[in-house]
Amino acid sequence: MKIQEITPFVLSSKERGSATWASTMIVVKVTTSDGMIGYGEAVPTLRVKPVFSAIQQVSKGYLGKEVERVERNYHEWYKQDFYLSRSFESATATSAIDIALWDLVGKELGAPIHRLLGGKFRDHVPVYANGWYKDCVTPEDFAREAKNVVKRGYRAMKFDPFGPYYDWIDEHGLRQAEERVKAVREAVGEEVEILIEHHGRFNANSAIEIAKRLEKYRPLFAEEPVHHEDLEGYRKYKRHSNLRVAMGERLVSLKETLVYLREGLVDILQPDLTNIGGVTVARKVASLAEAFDVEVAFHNAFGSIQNAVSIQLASVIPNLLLLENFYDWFPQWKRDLVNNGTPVEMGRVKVPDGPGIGVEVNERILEELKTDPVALEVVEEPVWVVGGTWKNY
Ligand SMILES: O=C(O)C(=O)C[C@H](O)[C@H](O)CO
Ligand SMILES: [Mg+2]
Repeated sequence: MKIQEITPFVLSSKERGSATWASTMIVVKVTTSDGMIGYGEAVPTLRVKPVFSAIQQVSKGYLGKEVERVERNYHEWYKQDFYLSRSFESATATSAIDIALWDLVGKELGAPIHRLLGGKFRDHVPVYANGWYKDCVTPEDFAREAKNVVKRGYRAMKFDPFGPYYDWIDEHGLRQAEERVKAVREAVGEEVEILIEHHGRFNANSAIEIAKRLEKYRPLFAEEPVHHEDLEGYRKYKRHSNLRVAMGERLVSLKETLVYLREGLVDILQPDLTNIGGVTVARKVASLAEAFDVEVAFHNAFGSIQNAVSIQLASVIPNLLLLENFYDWFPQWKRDLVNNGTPVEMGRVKVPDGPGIGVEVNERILEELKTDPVALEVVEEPVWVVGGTWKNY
């Protein structure tokens, strides 16, 4: 089959997500010469307009190519796009098209992606909750919502307890963060995993101080304790902290990933299929992590197509730790966008056996929700924050 048409869609609705970044989806629809349709998803955040136009440009490198030559198509674009490894927009556009091609190959062969990759290692994928702490500020807020997460059957949850602190955190900020983490630990008990999100925003000295304060609450990992590209900061943090490091959501290639693995800077790798290079590269990255005895917890923070394809790959790799999940905190329209959805039961998701990404996109809702790509306003609370958690500082 040939790639005949590649169409980007920006989806949003009145019902917003738990954060600005979570209130939009960028969907890629690939139509073949045989009339088959495959779907992928790209990263929105503050880049809706540039990603939309990147998809239009990257598509020129894929039109007319054989759908089934997925890896070759990726490398053909890599050859064309001089800056792919330096351009997040190009990386996410390429990733979204790659996911749609895997969806198409699965549909053509009547097989889910997990079968194309050698079969399920697990029938259910364990997940952790994110997005659950919107508008939480006091320790009591966090404890109350954490209890609700456990009531839904989750056995692991992630949250960012640091409010508007950035780069440097003082004693007041440390104490506030500790009170929130303590309240969550006391609310959920000793056997539920708590994961501390730093959103890659502290210098190493502050991140080390945070680790010393939070260690007694036994977090499963410290996510992005320092800035993504701060290799010296990661080296220093690993020398002085006892917490496991999770990172990887901003990686855009296999080679970039090797740097963190080779130096032992990461304990749990969190590649994101919608920017690391789709299924094609995420699979390689997971195998590379396996060689370094590093577990994988795919970053999965955007929409229901990313969620579906991440579940497919998470079901296949032996070194999966957990899959991030916003499903129960999606705006309803994201769940409605895919038929036969992927509900979370008792902290895990049953792996779909439908062809390709395993779920069907509801074309009517796709058409209803599509909107023009616009430049987002920049406000005090950045797009990457779970909404309402920077109040009252
Ligand atoms: O889900 C996570 O781990 C995040 O860090 C969410 C980020 O804020 C989001 O991906 C920013 O685009
Ligand atoms: Mg994160």
